[in-house]
Amino acid sequence: MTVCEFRAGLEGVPVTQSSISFVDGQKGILEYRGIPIQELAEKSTFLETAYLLIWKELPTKEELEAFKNEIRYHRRLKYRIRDMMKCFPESGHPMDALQACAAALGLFYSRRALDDPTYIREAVVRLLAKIPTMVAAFQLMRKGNDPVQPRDDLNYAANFLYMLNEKEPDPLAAKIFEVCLVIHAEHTINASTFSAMVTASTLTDPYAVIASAVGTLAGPLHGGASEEVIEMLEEIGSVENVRPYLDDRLQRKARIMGFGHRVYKVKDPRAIILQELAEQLFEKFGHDKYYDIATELERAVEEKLGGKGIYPNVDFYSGLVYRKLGIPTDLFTPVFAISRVAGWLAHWKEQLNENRIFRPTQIYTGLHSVPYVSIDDR
Ligand SMILES: CC(=O)SCCNC(=O)CCNC(=O)[C@H](O)C(C)(C)COP(=O)(O)OP(=O)(O)OC[C@H]1O[C@@H](n2cnc3c(N)ncnc32)[C@H](O)[C@@H]1OP(=O)(O)O
Ligand SMILES: O=C([O-])CC(=O)C(=O)O
Repeated sequence: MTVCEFRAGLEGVPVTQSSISFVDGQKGILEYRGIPIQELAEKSTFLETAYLLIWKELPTKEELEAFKNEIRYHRRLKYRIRDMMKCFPESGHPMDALQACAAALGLFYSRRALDDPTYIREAVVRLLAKIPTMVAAFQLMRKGNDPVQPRDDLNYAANFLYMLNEKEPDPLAAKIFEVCLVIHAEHTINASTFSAMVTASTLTDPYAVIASAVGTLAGPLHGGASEEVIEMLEEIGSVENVRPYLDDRLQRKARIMGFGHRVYKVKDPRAIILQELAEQLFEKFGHDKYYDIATELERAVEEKLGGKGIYPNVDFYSGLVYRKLGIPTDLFTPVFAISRVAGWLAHWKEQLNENRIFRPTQIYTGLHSVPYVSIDDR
């Protein structure tokens, strides 16, 4: 066995072979199953993209219809899950609520029949169908309202906005949200996907796999950055304050949220799409002054850090889009999770095909043969 050098954060270390997605971080290319992200953003829908990621090929009309029907049928939550959510503190973060609810699904459906394609399909359908309902239900319940039941006549994206905002969304808003779901669905071996794969490799149930990935996505260095970006733009407050703010942060060696990426050394192709979506929304629903702060910040960061390959990542413009869609700041990461479930499930399924438990090694830096000192002598 070859002994490899230690690489902090596993930078550049391949941990699997995968055909799900591809990123070229120098050229700013992202493909799902070989299809460029721009093409999927323009032509596909979230459920079609999820099908592509999980079952390797674009579905036929009949396959897509059957898949959509199954999802529609499973959107409702069990009343016991709703009752459990009622006990959550309203001040708790919705990602924690989502993680708990995703794990709780395992109480109802766990059989671990991982070699049974029917079990796999049912788990995929349940998770894709129920996670948006959980996010919307928690949002309404923490406001003291009853959750809104899903509507069968609305598609996946429109139905989520309807359940969240308690009114049918404008068609442009629904279309833009659909594109957001498509472009957030998958991104090679990011931290939450790796977490899903490690959990999957123990052959536990898919609800534990997704719960583990949700917990990982929540962190501010990963999906949680989108929430911090909006807080940062609010803190900056004006275009004039962008450069003094940036200089101060850089002097303190603090991170600029929504910038930088382990793989991309150019602007993230999804940030380019999200910026266009934000502009479309502003044209129809009115401008957001924080967008001007964001574009000025992008210019200033590029001047100071572009040479190090630090550009906007996917989390930089997403919050500005979500705000216009009526999504509160602390739901940005749960909304990311709604979409990323597709990628996590694709990796779960791929992992099961050639499974070997993840069990890396370490370089021990501690002591040896240390005598035990009794408590009275310490
Ligand atoms: C969906 C997603 O997960 S997208 C990423 C969302 N996360 C964020 O936006 C948080 C801000 N960004 C970051 O913290 C990082 O860029 C990460 C976590 C995304 C990637 O981290 P890594 O690949 O480990 O990069 P690393 O931390 O080694 O940084 C490399 C260099 O770039 C600098 N750098 C990286 N990101 C930033 C940033 N956002 N602001 C300022 N400097 C940065 C580092 O200080 C470091 O500089 P140095 O070499 O002079 O010490
Ligand atoms: O790939 C990464 O490390 C983070 C990211 O952009 C994503 O998960 O979408």
